[in-house]
Amino acid sequence: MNMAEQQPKLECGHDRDQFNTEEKCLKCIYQDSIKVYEDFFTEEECDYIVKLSQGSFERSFTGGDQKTISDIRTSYSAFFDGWDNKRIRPLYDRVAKLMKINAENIEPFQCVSYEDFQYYKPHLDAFDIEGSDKTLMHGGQRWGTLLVYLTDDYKGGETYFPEIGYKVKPKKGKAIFFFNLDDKGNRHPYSLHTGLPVYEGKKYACNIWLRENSFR
Ligand SMILES: O=C(O)CCC(=O)C(=O)O
Ligand SMILES: [Fe+2]
Repeated sequence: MNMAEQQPKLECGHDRDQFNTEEKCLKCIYQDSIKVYEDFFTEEECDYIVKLSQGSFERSFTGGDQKTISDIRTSYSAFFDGWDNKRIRPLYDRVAKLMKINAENIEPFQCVSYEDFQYYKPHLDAFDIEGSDKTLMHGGQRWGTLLVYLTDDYKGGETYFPEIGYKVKPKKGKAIFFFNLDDKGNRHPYSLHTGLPVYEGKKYACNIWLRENSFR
């Protein structure tokens, strides 16, 4: 009997021998750790965030300094704090409760919009420690990302994780959560993700980044 017969394939279809783990391959473990929360924000909450962000949108930045404009990211972004807004503050508290963290460790929400084939190419949300000293000094790493879809009346615009082959179809109010760091605190390669181009209509989503330390 050869090894392949002795060792049945893993449920996920991968070869057991290919990986060092007994149970599952690392990719599958990571895929399992992308959590999906339906109706995390209500329709009214989604609409309110979109309304509140109008007028603050500017071309999205990238890079450790978060000041670089490049064709990696052609979308528009609006940072809106809302910490003192009585309709927004409960959303920070909802995130904190779900993630079992202090609300102070959440970055100000960032609303992003895409239309006319705008996209965000594959990237990691955690900062490259090279050249991010200032950014990291204020709040530490972005260890986790919660992304909430605020609209769904457009075509394209899925969030795709190329390393694990996992695609999320946006739905208004739905949130996805994923870890950005591995056990050693390094940027996790499987957290690589992309906002695919929107080719009809306009997409709005809200980035909620979770920091190691207080951001306030
Ligand atoms: O729009 C998306 O689906 C992803 C957005 C994203 O990854 C980001 O803004 O960091
Ligand atoms: Fe991202």
